[in-house]
This record gives sequence, C-alpha cells and structure tokens, in this order.
Amino acid sequence: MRPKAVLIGPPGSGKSTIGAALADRLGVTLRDTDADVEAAAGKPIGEIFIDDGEERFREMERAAVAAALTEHEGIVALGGGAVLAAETQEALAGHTVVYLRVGLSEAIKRVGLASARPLLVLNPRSQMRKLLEERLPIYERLGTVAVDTDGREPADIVAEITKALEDA
Ligand SMILES: Nc1ncnc2c1ncn2[C@@H]1O[C@H](COP(=O)(O)OP(=O)(O)O)[C@@H](O)[C@H]1O
Ligand SMILES: O=C(O)C1=C[C@@H](OP(=O)(O)O)[C@@H](O)[C@H](O)C1
Ligand SMILES: [Mg+2]
Repeated sequence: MRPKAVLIGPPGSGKSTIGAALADRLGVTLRDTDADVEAAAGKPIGEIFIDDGEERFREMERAAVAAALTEHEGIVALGGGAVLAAETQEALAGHTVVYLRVGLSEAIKRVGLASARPLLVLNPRSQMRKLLEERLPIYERLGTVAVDTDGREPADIVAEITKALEDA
C-alpha cells in the first residue's frame, strides 16, 4: 500500500488545504499526520508542545508519518517540520512527493499573526524566515514534483498536481 502523493512544504504552503481538495478530486481520502498526532495524544499540537515539548511531538510525528506512508492509499499531508527527521527523509524515498512552494510574505499572510502553530507564536516573520532558510534545500531535494502556490487559487494548484500525477 502506498499513497498516491505525499505533500510537503512550509507551514502555510497549503498541505492540509490542497491535500483535502486533491483527495476530493481523485476520489480518495486525505491523511494529515498532524491530525494523527493530535488523535494519538488526545490534545492539540499547541498543548503537546507546552506539556510534553517539541522533542516528544517530533517523536510522535515520526511514528505517524511512518504509519501513514505504509497504511494509506490516498493523499498524505505532512506537517511542515516532518522532513527534518532523517528517518522520514529515508522513508520518503520511492514515493511521489509533491513540494508546495510558498514565499515568505504569502506564508505569513496565510498562517496569520495569531497562529495555532507553536513555532510561529513569537516573532512569526523572523521565525518563518529562519525556518525557510533551514528547510528549503530539504524540500527541494525531497520533492519529486514542485508546485508554486503564491497568488494561485487552490483549484489551479490541484489541477497542476493532478496533471503531474497522470504524467508520472
Ligand atoms: N493557494 C492558496 N491561496 C490562498 N490561501 C491558501 C492557499 N492554500 C492555503 N491557503 C490558506 O492558508 C492557510 C494555511 O493552509 P494550510 O493548508 O493549513 O497549510 P499547511 O498545512 O501547509 O500549513 C489556510 O487558512 C488556507 O485556507
Ligand atoms: O513546521 C513545523 O515545524 C510545524 C508545522 C505544523 O504543520 P503545518 O506545516 O501543516 O502547519 C505542525 O506540524 C507543527 O506546528 C510544527
Ligand atoms: Mg497542515
């Protein structure tokens, strides 16, 4: 069993939103590993960070990603930081990995200032800039398909991904 596509990219790139629309379009279901971690912990990600720390969140995230990649046949959306784990980088080999590109300003606009994302609560703009600098090379390397999302409607992005999957 393997997903039709795995979505990666920074927070605000649209992994969860585009993932749901893409799954709809393909008549399959979306598995969002952030939701899996929340279900396993029985609390929102913000609370996991506060109560248990980021390390514990990353440990749960690695397990959620490993399970989704082997159990799910539809679309899988990862959390933005999941690709930092060497184990996850290795597990993604051989999968169709769609990298959703987003620029700093648009990512900030999308996640908003009152972000539910614990890493972006303090100084969201500088945190996002740092995060992009660290991660962009990883996303670029792991993505087997890369799609620009700035200034584009979800439907347009979904159409491009669908076509890329057909051509693959
Ligand atoms: N192409 C897009 N254009 C405009 N807004 C978008 C687009 N993609 C996502 N969004 C919005 O950005 C926010 C973050 O999207 P989300 O899917 O949660 O991103 P991610 O899962 O990558 O962090 C949501 O409010 C969503 O509606
Ligand atoms: O970039 C990150 O490290 C994170 C991104 C979030 O997911 P989204 O990318 O879906 O926002 C979530 O997993 C957590 O807040 C950590
Ligand atoms: Mg998401």
